[in-house]
Amino acid sequence: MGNIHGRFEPSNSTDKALLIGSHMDTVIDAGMYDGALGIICAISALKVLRVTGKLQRLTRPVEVIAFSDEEGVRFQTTFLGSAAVAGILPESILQVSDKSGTTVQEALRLNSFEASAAALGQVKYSPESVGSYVEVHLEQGPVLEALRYPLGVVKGIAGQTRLKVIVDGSQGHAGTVPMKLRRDPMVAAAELVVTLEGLCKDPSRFLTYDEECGCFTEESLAGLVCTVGELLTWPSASNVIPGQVNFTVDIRAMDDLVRETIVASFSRIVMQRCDHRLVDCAVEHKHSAAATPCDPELTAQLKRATRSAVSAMAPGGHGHAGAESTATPVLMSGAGHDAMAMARLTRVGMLFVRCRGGVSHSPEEHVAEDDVWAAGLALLRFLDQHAVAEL
Ligand SMILES: NC(=O)N[C@H](N)C(=O)O
Ligand SMILES: [Mn+2]
Ligand SMILES: [Mn+2]
Repeated sequence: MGNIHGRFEPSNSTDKALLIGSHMDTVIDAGMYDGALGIICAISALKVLRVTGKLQRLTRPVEVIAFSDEEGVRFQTTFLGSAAVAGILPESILQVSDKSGTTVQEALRLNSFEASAAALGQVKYSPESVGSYVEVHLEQGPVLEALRYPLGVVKGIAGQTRLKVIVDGSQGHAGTVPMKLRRDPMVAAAELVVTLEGLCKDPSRFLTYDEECGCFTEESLAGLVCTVGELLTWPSASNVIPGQVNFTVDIRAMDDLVRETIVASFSRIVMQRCDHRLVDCAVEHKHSAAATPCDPELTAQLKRATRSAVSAMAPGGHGHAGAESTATPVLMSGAGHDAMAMARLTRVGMLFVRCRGGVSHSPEEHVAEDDVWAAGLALLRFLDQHAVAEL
C-alpha cells in the first residue's frame, strides 16, 4: 500500500516489536507538521540511540512506519496504509475509485506495486509479533496552548463516519423554468447542509423520542461535530439549474451510539427533505471507525517520559520556557489517527505536541521548535523505559 518501513532488529531480542509511526500523506493546502512530525520524531529518536550506542541495548525490535494514506482525501476511505498493516483492509478496497475513476489497485500499479488480494494479505502483521504502537502527532487543537504545556498524552480518539450524499434533480435553463416547477438539487443540498449543522449543534431539536432512548448526556454528546468539506455540482454552469449535486459528510463523536444515532437521523432527514422537494437522493457510507481508547500502561509510560523531558528542558535545564504545570495533560482526540487502525492489531499510545492556535489542515499550521525538541526528548525517554536494557 506504499508504506515505508525502517526496522532495527536487535541480535538477541525476545520481546515483541515496538512500532512507531504516523502518516506521510496530508490534506489539500495543508501545513508541514500533520503526520510528518511523528515520522521525523521517530527517525530522530532512533538516530540518537544509534549515535549514543544504545541501539545494541534494545530489548525488542523497533520499527518506524511512514503510512501511505491516512487522510483518505483521494479515495474517501482512510487509514489505507495502517489498515493494511493491521490486517483489517477488505479486498474490496482495491476497487474503490477516485474522482477520475482511477481505482486504488490502478494507482498502486502506476507506482509499480502489484496490489492483489494476496499481496494485501502479505502486508499485514501478525498480532503475536507486535507489542505496541506509539504515535507522536501535533494536537491539532487549542488545549495544550491554553494549558501552556508543550506536550500531552491521548486518552482516546473520537469515532468517525464519512458519508457521500447524492441529490438528483431536473437539469434545466436558469431563465425559463418557473420556480414552482423546479426540482433543484442545489437548493435541496443547501437545506440539508444547514440542517446537518443544526442537528449537531442541538440534537434534541431533531431526534425522535425512540432515538433518544439513549438519553444522551452532555458528556456523551462531547465532541459531536459534523463537517461538509466537499460539494460538487453538475454541470456547474451559472445559467443551468444543476442536474446533480453531491456533498461529503464527516460526523465525529466520542460516543459511538451518539454518532450512529446522528448518522441514522440525518439519513432519515435527507430522505424526508428530498421527498418533499421531489428530488431523488442517496446516502453512501464511505467509512466508519469506532471511538478508540489508548492503552493505559503505554499512556502512563508516555506521561512519565513527557514529565522527564519537559523538566529536563525547564529553566536550568535546556531553558525550555512555558511549562506552567507539572502534571502532563491528558486529552481526547477529535482528529483521527493511524493509531485507530493499529489498535485493531496491538495496544496503542499517542503523544500530542502543542500547535499554535490549535490550527491544522491549513498552511497556518505551526509547531514551535522547542516543542518539537520536547517531543523528541519524550520519545527518547519512552524508548529508554520501554525498549532499552539497563547497563
Ligand atoms: N482518517 C482521519 O481521521 N484523517 C484525519 N486525521 C482526520 O482527522 O480527518
Ligand atoms: Mn490530518
Ligand atoms: Mn494526522
